[in-house]
Amino acid sequence: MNIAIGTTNKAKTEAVEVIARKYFDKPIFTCVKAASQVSDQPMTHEETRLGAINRSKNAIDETGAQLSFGLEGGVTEIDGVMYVCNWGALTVSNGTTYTASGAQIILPEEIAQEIRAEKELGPVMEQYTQRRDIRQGAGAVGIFTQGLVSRQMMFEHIVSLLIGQYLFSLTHE
Ligand SMILES: O=P(O)(O)OP(=O)(O)OP(=O)(O)OC[C@H]1O[C@@H](n2cnc3c(O)ncnc32)[C@H](O)[C@@H]1O
Ligand SMILES: [Mg+2]
Repeated sequence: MNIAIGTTNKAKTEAVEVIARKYFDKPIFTCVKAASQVSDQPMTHEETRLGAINRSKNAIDETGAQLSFGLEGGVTEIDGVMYVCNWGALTVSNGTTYTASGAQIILPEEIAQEIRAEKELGPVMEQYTQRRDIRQGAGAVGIFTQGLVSRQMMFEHIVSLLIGQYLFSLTHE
């Protein structure tokens, strides 16, 4: 099974590979920097979800794979409180696209103010933690849960939700 992943971010590619290996026979993964066609810092659920969908569609177009995954992180606000949010999309070569959202967690106000000032969460997290490449490791979710839930773990859950929908469709068409 040829599987495309619309990113080279390790937290995302590892999440897809760990979960997909459980459900597909000898999967072959191709990672491509698929365009999200949304801003580098998605600011709503709608924008984050669209970024995931676009990545999955662009990745399958670029690779000709049988399945492709798009995973996108963003932020959203409720009553003036900012959350990091996460969305995933799985596109099948027949054109069907499944979507699912993942964990959301509150961002400290000092982080939120930086994002409202149009900075990207990735670099803001590096500044806040004085650690490099948080985005490919613990992630904001990992930092603010004291390591209990890493960004990869969070994306593994989304990938399971996507593959589950695909497997359900195979038995209920
Ligand atoms: O290479 P890609 O796939 O683009 O990976 P990315 O880390 O840039 O991730 P996204 O584009 O999906 O996320 C949009 C922005 O939000 C940041 N972001 C989202 N969730 C994050 C998290 O948990 N920790 C750190 N940065 C995060 C990310 O670094 C980007 O600056
Ligand atoms: Mg990005």
